[in-house]
Amino acid sequence: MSLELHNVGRTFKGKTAVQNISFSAKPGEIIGLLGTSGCGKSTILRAISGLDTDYDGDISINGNTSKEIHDTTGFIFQEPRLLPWLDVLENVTFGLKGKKQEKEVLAKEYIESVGLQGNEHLYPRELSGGMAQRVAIARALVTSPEILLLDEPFSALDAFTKMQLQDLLLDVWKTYQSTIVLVTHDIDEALYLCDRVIILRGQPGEIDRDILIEEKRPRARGSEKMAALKTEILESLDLNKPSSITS
Ligand SMILES: Nc1ncnc2c1ncn2[C@@H]1O[C@H](COP(=O)(O)OP(=O)(O)OP(=O)(O)O)[C@@H](O)[C@H]1O
Repeated sequence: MSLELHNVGRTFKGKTAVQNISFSAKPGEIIGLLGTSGCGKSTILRAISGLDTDYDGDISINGNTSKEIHDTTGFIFQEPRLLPWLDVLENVTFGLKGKKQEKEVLAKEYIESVGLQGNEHLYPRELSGGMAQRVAIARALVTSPEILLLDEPFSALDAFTKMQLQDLLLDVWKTYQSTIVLVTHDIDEALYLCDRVIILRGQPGEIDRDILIEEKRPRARGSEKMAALKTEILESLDLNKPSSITS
């Protein structure tokens, strides 16, 4: 499903948070939004999802520019936001319409696709952070969203679990072919996962650069090419300077 933002801006109580945001995503493309804290990344995701409709400009999802919650989008947050009184299966079926048995068959397919088969009847308190985030991914995917919006989905996880879930995301993306917009602070993550990385800067946040990552997947983490792109991104964020702190 295609996505297009044209001159999107958002002002909160007279203060502009983001402005002049224009970019498009082709069906199945993975777009990264990268930028320092407060430049408006989450604000843009909320506008795309329709959770926030008070933005300026146009957002078109497959040609539809209406400002409403889009059921063609799925959202994954930094924390899993599972319902503690429901088990894994019930968390994934929650919000689905239809007969109980059909919902459960569908949910089990997605629970399996995130590697949690056999854990359907565990409660959120019985899950590790990585398992809980896998449930959140299954819950977002079960509605077959054509656009998946991820807001720093792996930033609360340890380094190993983070890498596992990045690979899992690529696996499910290959299977379900959603268009993905990923907000992240992690340059390595953006370079590993994305087809394009959009760099936002300033307050109000604006697009500074739109970098195409042409490297074929699977990508080698930390390859020379990736290191060169990382340096380029750090420089464009003014973060590649020697520290001025002396010992
Ligand atoms: N509901 C709101 N009411 C008022 N101001 C808001 C609201 N939501 C966001 N803002 C402001 O908009 C700006 C951008 O916030 P946003 O959360 O989108 O940034 P971000 O780039 O996602 O930040 P971070 O990387 O720290 O999560 C900030 O100055 C923030 O204070």
